[in-house]
Amino acid sequence: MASIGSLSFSVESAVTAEASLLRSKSHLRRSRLGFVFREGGSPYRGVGLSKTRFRELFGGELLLGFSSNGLRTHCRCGGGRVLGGFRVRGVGESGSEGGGEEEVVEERGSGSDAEEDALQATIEKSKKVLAMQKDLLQQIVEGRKLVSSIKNSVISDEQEPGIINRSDSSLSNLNLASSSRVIEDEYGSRAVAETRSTAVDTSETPSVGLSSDAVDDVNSKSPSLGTNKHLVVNQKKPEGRTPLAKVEYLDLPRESSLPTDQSKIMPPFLPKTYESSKATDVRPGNLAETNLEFVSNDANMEGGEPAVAPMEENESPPPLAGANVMNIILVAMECAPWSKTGGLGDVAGALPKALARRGHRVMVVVPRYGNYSEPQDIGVYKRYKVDGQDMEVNYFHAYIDGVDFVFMDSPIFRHRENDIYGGKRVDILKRMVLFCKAAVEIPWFVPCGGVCYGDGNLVFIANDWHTALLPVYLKAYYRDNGLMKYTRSVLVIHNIAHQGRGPVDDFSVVDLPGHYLDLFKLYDPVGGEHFNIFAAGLKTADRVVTVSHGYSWELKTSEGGWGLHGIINENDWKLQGIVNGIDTRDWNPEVDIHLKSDGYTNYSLDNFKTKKPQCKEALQRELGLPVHNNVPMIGFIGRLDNQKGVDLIAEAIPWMVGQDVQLVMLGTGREDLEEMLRKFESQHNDKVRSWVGFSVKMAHRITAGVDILLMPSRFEPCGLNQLYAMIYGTIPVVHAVGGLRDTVQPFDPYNETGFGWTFERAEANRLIDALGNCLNTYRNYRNSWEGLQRRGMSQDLSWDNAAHLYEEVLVAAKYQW
Ligand SMILES: Nc1ncnc2c1ncn2[C@@H]1O[C@H](COP(=O)(O)OP(=O)(O)O[C@H]2O[C@H](CO)[C@@H](O)[C@H](O)[C@H]2O)[C@@H](O)[C@H]1O
Repeated sequence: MASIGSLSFSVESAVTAEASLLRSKSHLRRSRLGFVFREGGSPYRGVGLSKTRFRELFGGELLLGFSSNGLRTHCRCGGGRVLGGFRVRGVGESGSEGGGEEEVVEERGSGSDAEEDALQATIEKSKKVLAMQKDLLQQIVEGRKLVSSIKNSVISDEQEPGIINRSDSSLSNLNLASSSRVIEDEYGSRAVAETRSTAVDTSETPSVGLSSDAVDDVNSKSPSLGTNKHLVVNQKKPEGRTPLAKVEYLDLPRESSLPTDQSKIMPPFLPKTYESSKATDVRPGNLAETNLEFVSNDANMEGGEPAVAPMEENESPPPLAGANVMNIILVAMECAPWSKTGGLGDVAGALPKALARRGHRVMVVVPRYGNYSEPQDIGVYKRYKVDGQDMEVNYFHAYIDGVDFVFMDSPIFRHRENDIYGGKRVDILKRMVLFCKAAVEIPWFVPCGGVCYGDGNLVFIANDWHTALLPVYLKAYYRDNGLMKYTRSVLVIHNIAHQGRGPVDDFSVVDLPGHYLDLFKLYDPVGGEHFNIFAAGLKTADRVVTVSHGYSWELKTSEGGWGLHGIINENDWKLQGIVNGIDTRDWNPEVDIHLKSDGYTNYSLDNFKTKKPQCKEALQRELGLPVHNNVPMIGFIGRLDNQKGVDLIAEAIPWMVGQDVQLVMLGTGREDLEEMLRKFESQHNDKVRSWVGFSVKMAHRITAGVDILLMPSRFEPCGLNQLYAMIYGTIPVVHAVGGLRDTVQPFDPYNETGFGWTFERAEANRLIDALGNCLNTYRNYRNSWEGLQRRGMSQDLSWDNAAHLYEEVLVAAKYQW
């Protein structure tokens, strides 16, 4: 059973009723709702009720109404599913609740007398509470009538407008206050922005949520294995912030109850359930499964309707994801704008936002390499053993654009922002082990907006070999032990060339039961028998995505699979290619912040003919190149390694410098290639500029300023720079491989279609041919050139399409057994 959300609300000052929405895990076969009530701090745990039972107990419509002094707090299940002034989406669809109508769906320890008593007591108390609510509702309705009659009489007296104000202030017993008062306290401006008004009697502020003892300044330390005592994580009070939720983990299993070989590797806790006594996160898309959301009650207030009246008319449209809303945790070793070495950082920064826009509750977990300004310490501390060494992590959180960004802090991550994947092999491995071990537990330990994600309806998205251990840990530590049975993992391949290879002895570092070794062992002619983390992740993940269709095909070939093609072919059924999108706020010439100074300018489809040349001029000036608008400017941006085909550019340079062109290259990576770039600049100083280093600003400016972008990659899983180029009216010339083939449709001069030039083989003369044709069009066919630009700029390359496709994969994983 998973508690997938909870909501605390006050009925009157003495009684706190907490309704926790529980849902059967058997989503496919049945889906029912249950409630847990808590009074005065003694919870009646785990009572699950079917619709029928609910109806019997609470009235015909499964209507559970609470109201105190005008605070609209009521539950209604089925149909519109309104819960306590919150709308509940995606739960208890009348269709999905079908199946049998057993009275008790899931009841922890069901059948015991004590629990039966507790159930009865709960029911009795609930009835009392309901009666009180009814009374209060009646009072409110009468109060409203009185108020509106006063108001009417005042408004009719137009000579005394001031009375209207007096009359308004006379509403003090029923005035408008924020139904998210508590949230406002906890989240400051963020929550205030999301607050909507509802009728609350401010003379008696409801006591919602945590008591102050929940903010004890106590570090949450890992309970030792074997305890079955309650673990209470009282979060450290972060400075200057109102503390977040108190989270309880109940009934930890004893070590001895686990299979011997697995108990050794069990994580330091195994939560059976959790409660958050302050379920106050009301952000849209939050709590994917319960999806609680504040609803404006104004209309009902004005209309003098009873507080428990249905609120359908006020509901905002359902999430794009519809009934598929999920809790999603994306884990990656880099995430723009905080950390980025390449395209993975861009994806981790943008895909989650697109998923959140579809209504999912989305978290990104990434190491905290530096002292970032937005994320706040949430005071959760945990310890993990990595290769026999105790390592502590704690978490920072920022809620941005609908996404919970969670930063894992630990000494081994600190100050690595310029060397994320650097260091000795075993040290790198330890970082990945710590990150994945801790990340898989985050849904239990890290409350975002006061509520942990839990394991209900949860899917992890791991990225590349660095996080490929996460699906393995999820299986070994949890699913093999009957825990997190319904949590799924999807592994995304951004680049198969990096696999986390090492000697078989490395297995001892990853802390898994012996029989897991086979998952990691791989033999290939290059590495011989070795330890391969990507291999284990690919086998273990429920689904595998790669970042283009072309690459998903290439991965299955011996040339493209880099030794993993066998495993990929075996797991073909779970592999899907989804072309990356781009962050259209970050990469958009209309608003690009890097084009706002130094002579650069923003531009759009409407004015690019005059404004883009202005960017070109600014770039030429900034780089100290001769300012000639008619000289075609060619750019290259990328990691300097074998993948990106820099050597092909090197071979083509003698031809290029014989043309009337300018070439600017931005990159960092292999030292020999960096040196080569420097050499080109010094040899052809009037035509070539080499910017060796990592500069996001220059990447944007080059993309806007140049006419042509070269991408001669030997392989390219997706490639983002060609997408950015097209949106900036810059024409790509690319090797037709992987995602480049998928995204750059070759120019057809007869039909005036296509976006750029492609060449079929990674050879310098092919590159020269394609570039020659491109330059010819630039010089002699200006209308065709403009058409290419317009078509490129007009594309919808946003993440929204890709997010939709990811969602299909996540749903497929969810329903996979
Ligand atoms: N020196 C520099 N200064 C500033 N910015 C620089 C830079 N060098 C590169 N960048 C930026 O890093 C990103 C590179 O993205 P890519 O998709 O081209 O390549 P990468 O190979 O890293 O990603 C892998 O993952 C991505 C995401 O899935 C796939 O698209 C890709 O094919 C795969 O190889 C772009 O945003 C680019 O502007």
